[in-house]
Amino acid sequence: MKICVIGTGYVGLVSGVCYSDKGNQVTCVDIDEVKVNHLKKGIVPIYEPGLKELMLKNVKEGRLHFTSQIREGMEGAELIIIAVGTPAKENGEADLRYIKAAARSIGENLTDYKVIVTKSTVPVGTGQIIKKMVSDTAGHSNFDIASNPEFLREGSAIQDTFQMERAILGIESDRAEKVLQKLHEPFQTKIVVTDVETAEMTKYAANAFLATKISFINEVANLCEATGANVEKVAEGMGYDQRIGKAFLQAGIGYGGSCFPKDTQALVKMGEKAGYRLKIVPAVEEVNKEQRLRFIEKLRYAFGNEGLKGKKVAVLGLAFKPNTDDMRAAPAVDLVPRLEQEGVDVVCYDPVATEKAKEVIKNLQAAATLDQAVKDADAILILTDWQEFKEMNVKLLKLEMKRPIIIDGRNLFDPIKLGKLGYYYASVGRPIVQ
Ligand SMILES: NC(=O)C1=CN([C@@H]2O[C@H](COP(=O)(O)OP(=O)(O)OC[C@H]3O[C@@H](n4cnc5c(N)ncnc54)[C@H](O)[C@@H]3O)[C@@H](O)[C@H]2O)C=CC1
Ligand SMILES: O=C(O)[C@H]1O[C@H](OP(=O)(O)OP(=O)(O)OC[C@H]2O[C@@H](n3ccc(=O)[nH]c3=O)[C@H](O)[C@@H]2O)[C@H](O)[C@@H](O)[C@@H]1O
Repeated sequence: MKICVIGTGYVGLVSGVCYSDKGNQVTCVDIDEVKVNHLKKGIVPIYEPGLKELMLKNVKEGRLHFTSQIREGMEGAELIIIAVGTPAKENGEADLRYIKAAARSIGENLTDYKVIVTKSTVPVGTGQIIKKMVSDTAGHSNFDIASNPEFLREGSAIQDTFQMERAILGIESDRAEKVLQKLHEPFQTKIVVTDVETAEMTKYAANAFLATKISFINEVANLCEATGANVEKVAEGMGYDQRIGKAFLQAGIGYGGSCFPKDTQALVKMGEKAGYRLKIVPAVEEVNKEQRLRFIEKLRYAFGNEGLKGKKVAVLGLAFKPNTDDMRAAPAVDLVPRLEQEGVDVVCYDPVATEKAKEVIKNLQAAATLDQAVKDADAILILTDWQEFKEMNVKLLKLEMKRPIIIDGRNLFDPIKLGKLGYYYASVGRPIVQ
């Protein structure tokens, strides 16, 4: 099948690469010419394991193309996939300006029948907005709209696509369903066929539910800290119950990233607009915001009367999660400037996200290696669960530091072991050892 993908962010690029790998002819279109030129030269703008290799393979074998000209991408395509960004507006609502611009340019170039499917996460009703804009601009309705929300995770995007657990096909016609069924055939996944509005809602409900699981376990963790229980064991004990499940019960510094924070906000706004006030999701957001700030208090507590001013703190991890360089809504974006305001000398280290972090954190002091970051540090603050941090030799590390204090936002270590090594170790939902 010939496919045109609009937008080469995470979703557009990963989908384009994976669909081409399944034998389709794919052209990815982006208005960002610099990005397109880079992609044409084989330069991938994001860090995502396995993506570059797979992209180069499909380009070489002639199935994957890049262009900044939508007309070129749409020519002969049976399916158009909209995968542009839907960031949050100032008030939390989803900003549909890129969606609308894409719909307009599709309309301007629509000469023959196509299925126009939205993969971007969009509020219920957006499919109908797209339909109207395309037909108004094209002057005809020789097309079908559809919704096929994306569920990939950054850091494991390729695997998540090839082994997708389900596909939601929100359709309005048999013809569109046929095209989307054909697209998903090689993935051998569970298919849920529904209307466009239900498909749009399913994506927000899934993300909000996952965010709820995280905030729920973080609240339990905070209660564990106040009562002396251990959240890791609580989560394990809960997780064996298949109705609850083990996934997404890892207590930590709270969720970040390009989607949970913006999608929970957008869902609340969707409720307001529809005249239904959501109650759980705002609480999930509140817990998440507070969770980050607790780590400043944990540091303050570790230094007692001495206070934070003048202390050197090594922040380990900038990206919002491992195996990505995405800095969108990463805890570090909030915490590094706040610590600096308190007079802390903050030195950061991340295996891949430093360059992107410099774009969003002013005057970021970045070390080139983990060793450099922790040298003479009064404390370490762990924000991302990179493998490199899990494998740190804490015994040797202690010799490099000025003081053996670790505040761990990801529960990477066994408190008993760190206590025995002479550390002050405060993690999440587990007793402090010293
Ligand atoms: N990042 C992720 O892991 C996931 C994202 N999503 C959703 O997918 C959508 C896209 O997300 P990302 O890929 O992260 O977005 P992004 O913001 O990283 O990339 C969007 C791309 O679209 C391009 N673009 C904007 N307007 C355009 C137009 N009119 N024509 C052509 N290109 C245009 C931009 O230049 C940019 O390269 C969002 O709605 C997001 O919520 C869904 C699942 C996972
Ligand atoms: O809509 C999206 O963009 C995507 O959002 C998330 O994917 P992603 O944000 O890439 O990463 P996750 O693995 O879900 O992690 C999100 C955040 O939650 C945190 N998290 C995750 C799991 C957990 O148990 N505890 C926890 O704190 C992570 O550290 C991270 O900050 C969803 O998992 C994807 O299904 C969805 O497609």
